[in-house]
Amino acid sequence: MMQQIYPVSPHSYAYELNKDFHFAAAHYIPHEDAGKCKVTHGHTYFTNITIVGDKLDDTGFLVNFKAIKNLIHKRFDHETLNQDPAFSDDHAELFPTTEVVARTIYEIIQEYLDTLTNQPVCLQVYLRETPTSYCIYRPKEVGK
Ligand SMILES: Nc1nc2c(c(=O)[nH]1)N=C([C@H](O)[C@H](O)COP(=O)(O)OP(=O)(O)OP(=O)(O)O)CN2
Ligand SMILES: [Zn+2]
Repeated sequence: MMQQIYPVSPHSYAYELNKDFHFAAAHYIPHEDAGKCKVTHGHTYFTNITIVGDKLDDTGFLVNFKAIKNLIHKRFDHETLNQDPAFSDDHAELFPTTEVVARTIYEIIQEYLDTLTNQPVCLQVYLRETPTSYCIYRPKEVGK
């Protein structure tokens, strides 16, 4: 596993947790301008999730690392992203591009974090699609 520090916007939360994991998935980009990416192909996606907060839960966790990985890995690993209800071939905002997958991972994780009493917040999702291509999604209202 890579051991690396990723760029994170400055924030004033007391705790910052980062979780790295991989998942393998197929996708295609359903647009004529996508070139070879129109054809179904696969990636081993690498993800780094950054979660921040000021309070720990009863176990002394900001959030359980395992829960964060499971939310995404169980759903997307060895799947075709275009078939997941989070994505659609009908709207560019929902095509499974690196940008949209990163945003979707954020949405799934933040929805879970919103159920926790200590109210952690997902600050960013770093998603690497290939050795030379990655996207960082940061929700605009967080870290201000
Ligand atoms: N802004 C985006 N551009 C591209 C995306 C994307 O999701 N967002 N996706 C692709 C392709 O799906 C492909 O998976 C990645 O493309 P690319 O980085 O060009 O991959 P290569 O290995 O061919 O790149 P090298 O420059 O040869 O390393 C395309 N664009
Ligand atoms: Zn691709």
